[in-house]
Amino acid sequence: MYHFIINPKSSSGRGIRYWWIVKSELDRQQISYSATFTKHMGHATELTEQICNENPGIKNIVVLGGDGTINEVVNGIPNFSEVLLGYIPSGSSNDLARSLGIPNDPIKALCNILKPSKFQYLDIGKIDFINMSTAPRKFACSSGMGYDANVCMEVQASPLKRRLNRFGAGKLVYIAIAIKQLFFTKQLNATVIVDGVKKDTYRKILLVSSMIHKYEGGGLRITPDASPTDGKLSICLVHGLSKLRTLILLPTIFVGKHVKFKGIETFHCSEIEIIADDITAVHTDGEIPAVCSHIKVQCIAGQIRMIL
Ligand SMILES: Nc1ncnc2c1ncn2[C@@H]1O[C@H](COP(=O)(O)OP(=O)(O)OP(=O)(O)O)[C@@H](O)[C@H]1O
Repeated sequence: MYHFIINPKSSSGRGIRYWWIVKSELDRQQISYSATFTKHMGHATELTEQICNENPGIKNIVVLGGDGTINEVVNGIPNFSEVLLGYIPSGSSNDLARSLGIPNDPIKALCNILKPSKFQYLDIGKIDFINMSTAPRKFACSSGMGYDANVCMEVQASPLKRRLNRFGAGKLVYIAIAIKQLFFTKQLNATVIVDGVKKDTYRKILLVSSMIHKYEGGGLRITPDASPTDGKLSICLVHGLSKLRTLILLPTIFVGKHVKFKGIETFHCSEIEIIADDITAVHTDGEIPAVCSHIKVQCIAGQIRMIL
């Protein structure tokens, strides 16, 4: 029995279109399944909790949606050892699918789930918002503080993205907002503590991304050497760069070459704490759970058992 959680609105309606394709194949193969549509933000978390509570033993949960829906599902799993997670990407960014090599074609993705070639235990991240009432949040792919989170926040609010997504051109909005936010994001000073030891106090931080996988923002290779099975976060810390220099370096992120330049540090760790001198947005898998100044991010090794 497969429990499908579907975000019909992912990528401006691609979710529902993909579901009809997947459903007809499931029916054709006479596969036993349940299917529930998400209706609002946070609903995928509630549905996951419900599926896990109502079905004893191992559950096959299949997510059809974008990275945001995967994030909500990961935050609803009470006991990872009882869940096998399948994924059919239908979002606009699909960074998790890109990193794992999950096909964009819904039928191919479904066939992989029905006849898995392998299962893999993947790390997840967990973020605590210090001195805030916001509950800790898990993430499957990426989290970030500063610039990347500001881009996510503005993209989410953009009605233009929803319209352009229908023509497969939502990425244009990302690029436009990414350039705009380079000039609007306030650079912060922050103390960074890595695995319990103070690394440094940095001036003019643009962003600190804590990554499980390589990609965020729809294919930006933020941490090219990230591995979801090494039990570590891959960090990208950008600091002390002028806006013009950052603009010039921005295209190099698409191929992961930005890491060679001064002012862009990448490293691995189990835990990172960032204490900034002002509040800024924080994202987890492209969604914004908080605007704050002090976070602690951890890697929890080998949590999700993913069908690949
Ligand atoms: N029925 C719904 N109507 C509106 N919003 C919804 C609905 N169901 C879920 N959502 C919200 O949509 C958000 C984004 O969805 P999702 O990440 O699946 O797609 P996306 O943003 O197009 O893809 P990506 O994250 O890969 O860019 C989720 O965080 C969720 O809260």
